[in-house]
Amino acid sequence: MIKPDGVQRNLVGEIIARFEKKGYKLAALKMARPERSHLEEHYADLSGKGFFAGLIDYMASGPVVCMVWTGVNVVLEGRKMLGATKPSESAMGTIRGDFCVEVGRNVCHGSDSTDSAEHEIKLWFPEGVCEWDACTNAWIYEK
Ligand SMILES: Nc1ncnc2c1ncn2[C@@H]1O[C@H](COP(=O)(O)OP(=O)(O)OP(=O)(O)O)[C@@H](O)[C@H]1O
Repeated sequence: MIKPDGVQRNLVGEIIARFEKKGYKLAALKMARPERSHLEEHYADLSGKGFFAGLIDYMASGPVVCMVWTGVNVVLEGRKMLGATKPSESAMGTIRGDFCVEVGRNVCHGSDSTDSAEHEIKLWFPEGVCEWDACTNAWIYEK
């Protein structure tokens, strides 16, 4: 997901391009202005944290761009592409390392496991995702 700061800072194309160029396949994409209750459900595991209210304010401050990307090891590798949660610890070359400064404005979210990806896909795309065959597959995967 591209968070409100990523949208406002015109990073949507840059972030999508990184995933496309890596070789992952886009399965769903939409811009959304979620209700606070939806964001509270998304971040339910952080509800006990002191920064929770600020996190929900931040996430509700503008539209987000939600995406589903598919590919071998996409959850693990996608998190590497995002970089560490705190931009001060994110390697240069990662999205957060290259484009942000503070943890509370870290421009993107990525599911941290396949289980949480499945849960989050249901939460953000109840209508389902798009099944399609990419003609580039044979150039990205051996078989
Ligand atoms: N100390 C903090 N102060 C302010 N915001 C924070 C802090 N820690 C985390 N956050 C915010 O909460 C989000 C979720 O934190 P979490 O620990 O789940 O990290 P993450 O899984 O890397 O992030 P995300 O779920 O956004 O991909 C962070 O991306 C960040 O926007």
